[in-house]
Amino acid sequence: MSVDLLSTGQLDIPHPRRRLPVLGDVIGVNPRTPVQDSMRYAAELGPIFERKVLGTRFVLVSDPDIVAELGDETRFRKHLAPAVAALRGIAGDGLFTAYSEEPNWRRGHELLMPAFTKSAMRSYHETMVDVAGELTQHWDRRLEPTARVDVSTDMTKLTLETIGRAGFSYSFDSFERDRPHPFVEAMVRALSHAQLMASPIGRLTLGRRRSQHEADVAYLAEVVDEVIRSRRDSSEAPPEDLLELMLRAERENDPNRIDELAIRHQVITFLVAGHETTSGALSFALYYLSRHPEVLAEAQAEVDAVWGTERDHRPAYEQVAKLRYVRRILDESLRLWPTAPAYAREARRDTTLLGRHRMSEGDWMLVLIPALHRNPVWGPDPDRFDPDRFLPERVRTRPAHVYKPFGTGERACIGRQFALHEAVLVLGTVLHRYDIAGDPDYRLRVQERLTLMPTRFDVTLTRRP
Ligand code: HEM
Repeated sequence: MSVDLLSTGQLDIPHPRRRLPVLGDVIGVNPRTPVQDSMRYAAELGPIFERKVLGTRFVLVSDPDIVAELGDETRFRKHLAPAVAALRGIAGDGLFTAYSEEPNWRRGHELLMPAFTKSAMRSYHETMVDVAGELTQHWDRRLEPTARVDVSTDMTKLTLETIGRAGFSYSFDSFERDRPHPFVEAMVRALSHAQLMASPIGRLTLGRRRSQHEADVAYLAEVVDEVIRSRRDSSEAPPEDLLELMLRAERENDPNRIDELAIRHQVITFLVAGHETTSGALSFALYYLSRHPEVLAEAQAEVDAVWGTERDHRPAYEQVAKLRYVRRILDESLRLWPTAPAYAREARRDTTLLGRHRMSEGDWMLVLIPALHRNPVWGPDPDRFDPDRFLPERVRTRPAHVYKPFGTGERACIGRQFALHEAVLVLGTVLHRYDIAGDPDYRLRVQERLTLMPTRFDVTLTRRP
């Protein structure tokens, strides 16, 4: 059901000034940058506004009080925004794209949740260190004595390799390839396709890309089937990973077992959700580090203090969470560019928002996370990069629900601890080993493909003594 608050007069929501009859709010917007267009609207129109294109209506919110209410699980639940619903052709009722009432959501959640507790991260640590080591070997081979590297491409190699191995004991041989694995290319096209499908104007631009999309969907399924097949064919004792949790439940007739197709949907969900957003988060963090030498120096001093100055040091599990400043850099990067930039919430039944505005059952809104993260509650200069915003004493003074990079409630990100451990470990590894410098002329360009990613962003690396 679409949001109909405006037509019922329940909520007086501003909309862009230059609205055209029939077409709606199409002037000055681009179906390839819906988030950045919406961020501009939020700055102009305030913390709740409406966008309408060819009769399709979106309500976008970034007001902390509204976001807090939408987080009330008794009254609201996850809504599949059009761009997420468009991914159902790839990920079906996998965790990310399932409707909350679908039985496979609860089963998948119960089955896989134990693999994502904070303490479960210990079991992924060695794999994460191995893959970070492959990244540094890949970079070291290119030093003469400096090397210029394409950050997003290499971060994507790293995160795909990590989730492939940690989750499914499967290697994409990411660092042995000159080009990204075709899985990544097909996935990026499929995500961009879903984003265009969500926009009535975007749909008009799809044209011949539809057949490419069908080929991409088939290819992604093929890769996943190969991951599952290689496990089933293996004569070795199965490793304890996400795939084994699902296959064992099937073998042992566990009440939460899911069938073959649902396993495929979960594998593809984790391969995609488990690397694309973390790669973006790492890339934005490295962008800000390359722009802020004082932050870089402080972070390097922290890593040296915790890990020592032996540059080949292999960090222990406990030495990752001790990088408190590095973690603040990551938190602040995810504040400015939350790489999964929106989530949608719908009313479970008729309700009243902020005690004033009636919403009918099924009415939904999009939380525009980058705008929430720039709300005045963050201070007078919310665009400024300042990791110390995340000092514990400053976090305590802010209201709850102003920081939501991992979504909300029971449908919040299951991989949060995984992403945080991996990202802090990788940033620590990079900062420990290299000095990094960005091109001073580079202007941040953010590519939107459902997720956010800096593009054409290189850094120059030099080995630290
Ligand atoms: C910095 C990295 C990450 C960010 C910013 C992020 C963000 C998010 C957000 C905002 C949601 C909620 C979406 C919604 O409500 O519609 C979500 C859900 C999800 N994320 Fe993440 N994520 C990250 C990393 C990961 C990783 C590493 C994994 C897996 C290893 C993962 C797996 C998932 C899954 C499966 C869901 C759906 C959960 C459910 O509905 O039950 N994410 N993520």
